[in-house]
Amino acid sequence: MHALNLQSKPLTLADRLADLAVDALIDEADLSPKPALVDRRGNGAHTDLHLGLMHASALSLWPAFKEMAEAAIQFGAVGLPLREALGRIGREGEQAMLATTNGVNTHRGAIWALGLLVAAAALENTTASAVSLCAARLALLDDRYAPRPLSHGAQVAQRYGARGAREEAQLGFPAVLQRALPQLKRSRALGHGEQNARLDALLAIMTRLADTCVLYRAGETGLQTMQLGAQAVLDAGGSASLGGRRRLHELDQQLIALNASPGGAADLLAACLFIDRIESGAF
Ligand SMILES: CC(C)(COP(=O)(O)OP(=O)(O)OC[C@H]1O[C@@H](n2cnc3c(N)ncnc32)[C@H](O[C@H]2O[C@H](COP(=O)(O)OP(=O)(O)OP(=O)(O)O)[C@@H](O)[C@H]2O)[C@@H]1O)[C@@H](O)C(=O)NCCC(=O)NCCS
Ligand SMILES: Nc1ncnc2[nH]cnc12
Repeated sequence: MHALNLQSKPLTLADRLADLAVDALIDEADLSPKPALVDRRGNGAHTDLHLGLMHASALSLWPAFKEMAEAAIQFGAVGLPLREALGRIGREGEQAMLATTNGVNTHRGAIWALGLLVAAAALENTTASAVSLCAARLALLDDRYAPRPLSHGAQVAQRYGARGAREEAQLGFPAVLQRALPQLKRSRALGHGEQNARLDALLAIMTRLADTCVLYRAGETGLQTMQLGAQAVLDAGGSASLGGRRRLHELDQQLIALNASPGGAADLLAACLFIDRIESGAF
């Protein structure tokens, strides 16, 4: 069942893509146990976030995702007019999110990643590679109206050289295409169950991602702990195995102790779930 649409009139493509994006965010938030992230068990490394807020934030973004899909359909091709329309809608979506969460940043990175992917999918792309390539072409265009704040990501880029969310999109979401989706499919094929397969996909992202949220909060020690710890869970058999679960619990404790929240990895898991559903035709 979809998050918002209860009306009986036929859904447009933009409605369905917005539903899928919001569903992906809610599925990501609900997935448990995620290391140091907000989930059904608690708030992970966060003091200002909780599951209800993540759900409310996801729902507040539905109109922005729908408008992004409509803009893509209207412009009909990748180009600066569409890129700048997406930037404007994304910034307005961010304001709606902040109004809902009382100023807490819940889904900034997700608006970026899913916004680009929704627009790419609306341009009649149905395979994972076509959607991600199209999203990358959009991300490579420079939005002349984008403000250049000294964001956490920008500060981390200065300090460590990590280019974070922008580069991930410009490269066509390698964390999703090369790691999360293949792991999701592998774990499903092994019969590990959907929740474990999604956890394994998140861990696969965490093994390599330069998550600027982790770098900002916990520096290179935090990032190394995240990457090595995620690899150790997968090496021990993944989330469906007893050894993997033990290592997952250890990783959760270690990241919380370091105040390291892999918020960027969480956004990319939502991106993975979105692309997976587009590819399966289940919308
Ligand atoms: C291009 C933008 C994404 C801006 O990027 P930039 O790096 O400059 O900005 P940040 O504000 O730091 O946001 C980037 C968010 O992206 C997520 N992320 C981090 N690393 C990666 C990565 N390697 N790959 C992909 N995604 C990544 C992450 O989002 C999650 O963490 C958020 C919490 O982060 P933060 O605010 O730092 O929170 P805390 O540490 O908790 O802060 P305190 O409250 O404790 O102080 C959470 O929201 C998750 O979503 C990064 O935060 C883009 O935003 C942009 O340009 N937007 C303009 C509008 C636009 O063009 N839109 C296009 C529409 S399609
Ligand atoms: N589940 C989650 N916990 C904390 N930050 C996040 N950003 C996106 N999803 C998140």
